[in-house]
Amino acid sequence: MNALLSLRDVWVEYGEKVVLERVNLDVAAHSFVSVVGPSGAGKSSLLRVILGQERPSRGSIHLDDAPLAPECGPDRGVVFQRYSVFPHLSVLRNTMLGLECTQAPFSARLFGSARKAARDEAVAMLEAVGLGHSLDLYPAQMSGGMQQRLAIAQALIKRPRILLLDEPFGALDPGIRSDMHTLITKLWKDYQLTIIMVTHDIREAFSLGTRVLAFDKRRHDPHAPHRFGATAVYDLTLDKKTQQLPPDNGGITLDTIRNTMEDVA
Ligand SMILES: Nc1ncnc2c1ncn2[C@@H]1O[C@H](COP(=O)(O)OP(=O)(O)OP(=O)(O)O)[C@@H](O)[C@H]1O
Repeated sequence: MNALLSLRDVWVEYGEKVVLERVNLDVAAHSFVSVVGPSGAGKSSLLRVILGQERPSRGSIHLDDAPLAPECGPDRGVVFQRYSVFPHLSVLRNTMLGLECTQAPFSARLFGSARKAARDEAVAMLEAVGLGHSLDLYPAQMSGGMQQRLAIAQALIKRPRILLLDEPFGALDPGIRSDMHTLITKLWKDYQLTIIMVTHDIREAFSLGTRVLAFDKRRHDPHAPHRFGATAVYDLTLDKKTQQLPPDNGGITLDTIRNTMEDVA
């Protein structure tokens, strides 16, 4: 595989607590990787080290064959479940800010033709996420679904090489969630995105992803639960044409993951 992102023998440890161990992963460009696993399995920790918010305790991460820059840059975009947008800025200003920070890192202000170009680009991106008529609204005036559309626009305006989604639709009602699934699938295709999405919803993982990774511990020490970390225990590439969706499920346990992976494989 010609990997866009490669993790080699990555470990994440907090003091004596091992959260992730021996994670080896190659992510191809334009893939949509869903990451599932029980609560506490280290899914968000995985996203944090890819994002550059934290450094792995061991191992290496390469993006486009170059070691990952230690700080989070415009090559990686992220959308969290909540609170990604700036409440004191309008929809348009929230979106333009990404371009202003990249093009004018000290002042975060653009002037003249550069400002007009940034405004036009932000308007086009907001139209792409369905917020073309909401440019002057503030986040408090918007629904949760609209705020997540804005968070996606904010992340995509910087044209990231890789887009990380941490439970992005987890707080939304089912109808809105389904609209967001349609939107993210369209954006993924239109912008040729590479996406890694953490989700607790196994159906969402399978319906959106081209590949599903399940994280869990391979080994347990009942006397010292912190001693071993999680890694990718299942790694399934999906054939979108023949794909069967798993039934709706409640919370994710290793059994639901195992059964689903075995049924769908
Ligand atoms: N800064 C930290 N210091 C110590 N322990 C941490 C720190 N950050 C995370 N952890 C621990 O690492 C483990 C994995 O956390 P993480 O949030 O990555 O799991 P998760 O799979 O995303 O969980 P969830 O599905 O509940 O969101 C948890 O036990 C958590 O308490």
